[in-house]
Amino acid sequence: MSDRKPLMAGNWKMNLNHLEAIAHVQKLAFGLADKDYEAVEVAVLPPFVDLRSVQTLVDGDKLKIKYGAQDISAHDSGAYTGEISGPMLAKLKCTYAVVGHSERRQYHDETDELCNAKVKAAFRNDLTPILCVGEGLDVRKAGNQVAHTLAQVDGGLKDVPAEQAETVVIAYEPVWAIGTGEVATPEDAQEVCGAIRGRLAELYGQEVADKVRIQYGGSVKSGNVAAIMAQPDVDGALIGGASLDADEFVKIVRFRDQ
Ligand SMILES: O=C(CO)COP(=O)(O)O
Repeated sequence: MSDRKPLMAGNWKMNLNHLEAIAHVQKLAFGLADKDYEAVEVAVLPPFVDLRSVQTLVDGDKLKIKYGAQDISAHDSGAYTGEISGPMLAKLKCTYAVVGHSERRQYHDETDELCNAKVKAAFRNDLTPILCVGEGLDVRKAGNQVAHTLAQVDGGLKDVPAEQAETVVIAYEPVWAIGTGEVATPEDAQEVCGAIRGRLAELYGQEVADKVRIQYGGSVKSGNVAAIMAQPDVDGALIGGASLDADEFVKIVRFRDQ
């Protein structure tokens, strides 16, 4: 058995302004306060413009909730209009930076090569990358989900040394299950998450592979999270839509109570 701490992370995507963010995090803090939830790590991934507000609240009230950004520039500074750098996120005491979310791969043409540069930018700035991988519907229909996803893992982690790789979070998010209500079965999730761990073992050895947290993402809700979390290689969830409802997100975090 592993001692990997489950990570439940809410990806707000392009929702909630900085005032709404404060109210939302306060609700989460209230919902998680009466019990010791140290056994589960909770994180929120708000839009960039909310991060300062979230930081102030988390710092001021000493909340155990962690936070991070939904993207990170591959560069640390310079003439890159509209980009947000690793040093800026580190200064805001972010823990995480999402890299290669399927929406960025799809709408912003992010390649594995760029994701690899972003993973390295995160590590360079003491941030933990949450590297998102996963296949689209065509690939799934052709039965190539494992090969496709492992190629993204290889590309995203190219030349990343073992001492960094063991701290990465990998989020397996089948694109056909994102925001569609279509959930991968627990067995579908385990098939690919298990294969990801197997590839990490090939690349870095079993000891490193056993430390890496692998999340599932795609239409996770309080009603399906427990079955997904029961899979041996699923160590958490990356939650989109359901993370915008504070009560629902709290229920997801408390999946062990169900
Ligand atoms: O993309 C996701 C999280 O990053 C999943 O989104 P949904 O939970 O809305 O399907």
